[in-house]
Amino acid sequence: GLPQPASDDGLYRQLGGREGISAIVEEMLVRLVEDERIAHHFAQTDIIQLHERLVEQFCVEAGGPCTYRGLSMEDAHIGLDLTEADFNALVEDLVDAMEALEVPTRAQNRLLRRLAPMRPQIIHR
Ligand code: HEM
Repeated sequence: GLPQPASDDGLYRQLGGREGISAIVEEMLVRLVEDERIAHHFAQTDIIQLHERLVEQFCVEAGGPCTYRGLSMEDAHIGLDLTEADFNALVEDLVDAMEALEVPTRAQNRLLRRLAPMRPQIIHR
């Protein structure tokens, strides 16, 4: 499909564009697969493909010129029975990743604010 239009690509630029987002997702996944609280959920997951999907998704959420090719958040997490604690652990790994890459706090908060509303679509599924 065509890239979804970027109404406001300010956040996309603050995150360093596609390259910056790719680095953020990679740093997050490195932490995630080592995170004893939640690593077990990803034991069967193709991490390379998950990286691709997350980059597309964060890019779209940040207003970048990307297309998300993955499942809906409901369908992606169905049967995993994720809890609020699981969700918070992933967010913590994402924040640690952004801190490590020195993403400005304002940009971190803007991205988190875009992801937070997905929580009810992800937990207890
Ligand atoms: C804001 C929070 C989250 C976002 C934005 C998110 C996003 C995504 C995306 C984009 C995918 C790929 C869907 C596809 O393959 O089409 C995915 C898959 C997955 N997510 Fe999440 N997710 C979140 C929270 C979580 C949490 C808290 C866990 C577990 C601790 C989790 C576990 C998984 C697993 C295991 C898969 C891969 C399933 C498979 O192997 O195909 N997610 N998620």
